[in-house]
Amino acid sequence: MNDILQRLIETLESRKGAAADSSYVAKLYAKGDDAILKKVIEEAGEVLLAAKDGDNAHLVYEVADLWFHTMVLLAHKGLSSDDILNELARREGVSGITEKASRK
Ligand SMILES: N=c1c2ncn([C@@H]3O[C@H](COP(=O)(O)OP(=O)(O)OP(=O)(O)O)[C@@H](O)[C@H]3O)c2ncn1[C@@H]1O[C@H](COP(=O)(O)O)[C@@H](O)[C@H]1O
Repeated sequence: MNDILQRLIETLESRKGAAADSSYVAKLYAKGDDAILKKVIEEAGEVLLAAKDGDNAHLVYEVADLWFHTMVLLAHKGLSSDDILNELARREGVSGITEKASRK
């Protein structure tokens, strides 16, 4: 896996024992599922707006925010990007998935 993803996974794990007021991620963990999910939805909305304003640098910035918050959600649930990469790998060559996607 990409080094930055691996380092971020480790940082997200290390925040689990941290005091809520010591960092942004520790605060989100302390607030719980609903607060994390609210950030994911909020960032997804910002991705939508950025995709429509034609500024690709803005889009990259907002997708990074969305990606980061989904990683916080996964970590909070005891999962990580490894689980997503494994799922994507599993789909490679699975009959029906690409067929279904091409119908959209
Ligand atoms: N990659 C990120 C990252 N991307 C975005 N953000 C934060 O996500 C928030 C984005 O939400 P908004 O744009 O709505 O800004 P906001 O108004 O400050 O957010 P809210 O307080 O309203 O939730 C901002 O506070 C950003 O600082 C991040 N915060 C942390 N990281 C990584 O996580 C690591 C651990 O962070 P801490 O727990 O803060 O040490 C850091 O070293 C970074 O590598």
